[in-house]
Amino acid sequence: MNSLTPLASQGLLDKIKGLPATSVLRSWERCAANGYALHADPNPMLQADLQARREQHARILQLAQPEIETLASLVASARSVVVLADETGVILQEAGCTEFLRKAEQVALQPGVSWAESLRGTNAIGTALFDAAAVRVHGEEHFLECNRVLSCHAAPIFSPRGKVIGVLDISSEATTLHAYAMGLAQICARQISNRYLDHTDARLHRLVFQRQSSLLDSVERAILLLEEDRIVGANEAALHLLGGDWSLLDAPVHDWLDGWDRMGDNPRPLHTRGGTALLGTLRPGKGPAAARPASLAAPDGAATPRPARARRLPAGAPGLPSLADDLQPSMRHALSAVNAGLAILLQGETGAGKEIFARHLHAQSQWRQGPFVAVNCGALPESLVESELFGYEAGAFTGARREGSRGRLREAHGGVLFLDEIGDMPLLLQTRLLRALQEREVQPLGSDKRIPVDFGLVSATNHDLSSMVENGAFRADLYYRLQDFDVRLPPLRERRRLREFLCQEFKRVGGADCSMMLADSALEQLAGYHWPGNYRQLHSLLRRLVALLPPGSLIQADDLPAEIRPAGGIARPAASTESAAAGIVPAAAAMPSAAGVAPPAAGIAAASALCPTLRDISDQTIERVIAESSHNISLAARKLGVHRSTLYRYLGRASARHAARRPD
Ligand SMILES: Nc1ncnc2c1ncn2[C@@H]1O[C@H](COP(=O)(O)OP(=O)(O)OP(=O)(O)O)[C@@H](O)[C@H]1O
Repeated sequence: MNSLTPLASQGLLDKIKGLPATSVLRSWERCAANGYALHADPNPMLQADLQARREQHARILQLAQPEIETLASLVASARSVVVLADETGVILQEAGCTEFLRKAEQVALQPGVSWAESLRGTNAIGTALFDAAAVRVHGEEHFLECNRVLSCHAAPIFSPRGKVIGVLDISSEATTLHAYAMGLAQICARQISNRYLDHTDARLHRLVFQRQSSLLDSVERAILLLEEDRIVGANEAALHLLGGDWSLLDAPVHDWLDGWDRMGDNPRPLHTRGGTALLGTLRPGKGPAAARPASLAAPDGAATPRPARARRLPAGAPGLPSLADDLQPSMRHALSAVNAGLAILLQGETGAGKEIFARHLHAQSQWRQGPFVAVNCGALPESLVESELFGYEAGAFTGARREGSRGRLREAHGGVLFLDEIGDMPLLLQTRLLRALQEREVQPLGSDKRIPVDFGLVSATNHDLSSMVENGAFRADLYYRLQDFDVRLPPLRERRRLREFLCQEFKRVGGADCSMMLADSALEQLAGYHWPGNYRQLHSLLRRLVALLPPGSLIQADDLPAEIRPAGGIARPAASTESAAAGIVPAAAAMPSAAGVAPPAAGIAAASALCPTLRDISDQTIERVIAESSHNISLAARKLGVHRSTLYRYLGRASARHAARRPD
């Protein structure tokens, strides 16, 4: 161990003292005042110890992987490296320019070495950890002389409760100052912190807000995690916009924001207590959120939770996809109708969201405390429809359950009965159903008792019931009984702001988790397709894309299945304003949005110029892993975390692309 006294750098301290107070200056003063025993030449920890440490920090390593991989390729060409350190300053991972990695080792900038300020003096990793803030430490600003060959830019990564859980750093030689590096490190650290929030307990509600709607999808989006109406997690952007600090955790959200309880899936206005106008969305948590979720039970040993308050989330149906804005007026009218005892008939193509609409209706209606009982009238064998709907007495027929059955109409008592595919109900049964609905009584099979029932009635069909009535395939009296109030669910292709919705759904089904994006060309095709299977077909396709393409892909039109693409190739349009607003970027700008961050002006432009497409990065990563696996495809697929057949398919497509690019 080589210990240096701070006095060795007294001259520089004097020089720096003339400058305005900065985190570097304050760090120098700490180094001078505290008599740290500094290590100029520390030994890295043993491989086994480093491995154990990496295992302990598996979470942050996993959260940071997309950024480390993207940055490694990006900064390598600028002879730089990207470094991930844990909350104590120990370097867990380093990647980038191979030549500079070797040089960095000479000053112990390598995995298994701690760069805590108390061990290595003023340096970007240690000082960012100390201040919990981003910092650049360039050349001579390093306290230890040996480290002055470095130019380092570090930004802290936060847990949802404000604890610094690590640092992301971009380092290079001090002979060049990379103006873009500070902004890039900050953006990526924020992206990782946001990913931590996104992956925290799905039962919590997520309130996302910003000054403009175009920023709601950007890395600068402010996020609050809510348990009931209490703030249990946040990011730095939220603290900044609210003008608060981490002490806002565990406070009721209405102490900070007005109008938060009117939020839904589409951006709506809200205000800070200081009157700043914002736009926000609210994604309700999935499942019961009454109990404080274990994952946020003061994980950092932070504040003791206060008991949950009685105020509940705004009306809606947590866990259900939200309805298009255009459907809100129909929903309001249907609600009044069902609450007034009228029967609702939903008509629309298959997969257009009739059941989802019915569930929303139930969740907001006067019947919401009761059950939602769905009966698929088309799927029941004719011989069973009657017993299924009306129930039966014990021993009513051979094969009947000994204890009898209440039947679906009685089960729906106090709630909503949803008769799906009503157009497929056999004619004979239509008569019995009509009687039960008119009299609001059911008579179970084998019984002479009539039992009163009361429920909200919603039916759905993708047939044209009125022409069925004309053809005699559906009883006119039942038709009029079912359609006191008629709602037509428009097909997906008619949805307004379809491109924006497609991006949002792609993220929701897993695209965001895998850092995948839809390129403008793909979006163009998806928005122009006629979607006969509507939402159901869309989700199946989006899930397939996420499952089959490698993480990090920028999905192009030619990645889409043949049925989506028109014959004769694709014209590739320029990025439109709408797609930009929806978070879609053309390949050349496939880096996180820099909006709102304050890196040096040249930073992002420089980053974009250096930035390869995500597809190039995927190709390079896959090729590297295959080479490292000695061309054993099964092994490479295991390392990449995809199925072997996926990798073969990917290789097939990649070689077709290469062949197409090759000049004749
Ligand atoms: N507004 C929406 N946003 C996102 N997803 C939706 C929306 N509406 C429906 N979906 C999804 O589409 C799928 C089909 O929806 P749903 O079952 O409500 O359609 P349907 O019209 O009842 O279909 P069918 O007539 O075939 O029974 C479901 O997986 C549902 O989650």
